[in-house]
Amino acid sequence: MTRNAGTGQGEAVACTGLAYAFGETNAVDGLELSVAEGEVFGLLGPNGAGKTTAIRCITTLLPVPAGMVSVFGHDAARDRMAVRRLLGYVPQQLSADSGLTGRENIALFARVFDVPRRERADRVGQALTAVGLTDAADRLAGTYSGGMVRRLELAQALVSAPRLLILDEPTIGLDPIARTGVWQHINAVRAATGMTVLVTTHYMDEADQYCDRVALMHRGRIRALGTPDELREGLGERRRAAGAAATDPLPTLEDVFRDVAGSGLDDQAGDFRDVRSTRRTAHRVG
Ligand SMILES: Nc1ncnc2c1ncn2[C@@H]1O[C@H](COP(=O)(O)OP(=O)(O)OP(=O)(O)O)[C@@H](O)[C@H]1O
Repeated sequence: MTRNAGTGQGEAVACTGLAYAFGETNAVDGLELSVAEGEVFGLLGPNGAGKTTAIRCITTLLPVPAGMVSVFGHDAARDRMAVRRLLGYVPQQLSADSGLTGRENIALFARVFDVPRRERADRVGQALTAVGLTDAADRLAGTYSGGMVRRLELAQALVSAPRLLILDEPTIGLDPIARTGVWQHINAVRAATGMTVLVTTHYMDEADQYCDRVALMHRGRIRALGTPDELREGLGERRRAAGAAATDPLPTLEDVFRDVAGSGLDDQAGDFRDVRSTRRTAHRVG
């Protein structure tokens, strides 16, 4: 476990009044978000909360029709290339080519992200080492396990040495050992480089264990924000004020989110570990 909140000085990501609609659906609805340089920040929430849409605005893959997004002080609407140069992005969808080797996949990203030609081979080798894929580097990605594919995608995002790594559901559908492996590699790179990490996840236990701060997003907005301990203790206090026994166990993060989102959580999304997640991954690595 690594917890080094805000080891840098500045703000890595700032969203102010960010709004994005698909037709009548307000996917992101006045989002206020501030991620400190050097922290691991978890954006949590049920299916349809607006996490992916917000992430796509931050990565400049979607425009910013209302409000403002900045990444290390660069306006995502006006200075898209400056923002793109600073970040690595691991999307939910498959981004590795099964017909290329691991090394070739990473080399492709090195070219796309303009890593200088003379540095490419070294940087690809470093990225393979960082995710523990050196031995499998020259095998086709199509032969990799789900966990290896995810680590390959992580290496693709790391090859440009980003200051900000954005991961959309990095461990979805993986078994617990593979999930731990992905996080160990993320944390090792972060410890070595001071990179900021913004991650979306449905897994409350991961958010609790690996994130310095978490925000619960529901219906396009942040509904709760703090360290996992602060959020749990806050709900514990509210429950005690409402008559719960002091000896009651501390609430879980999932309790906090059910408390914040209320009944709408069940209506809209079922459980946090919605089956849809697993299906997406089956498609992704299949
Ligand atoms: N391309 C699209 N066209 C129309 N509606 C969309 C599109 N993408 C997302 N939406 C809608 O916008 C809302 C927010 O979706 P988004 O994918 O951002 O949520 P999310 O929190 O990332 O959910 P998930 O955990 O399922 O990925 C949802 O109501 C979704 O149906």
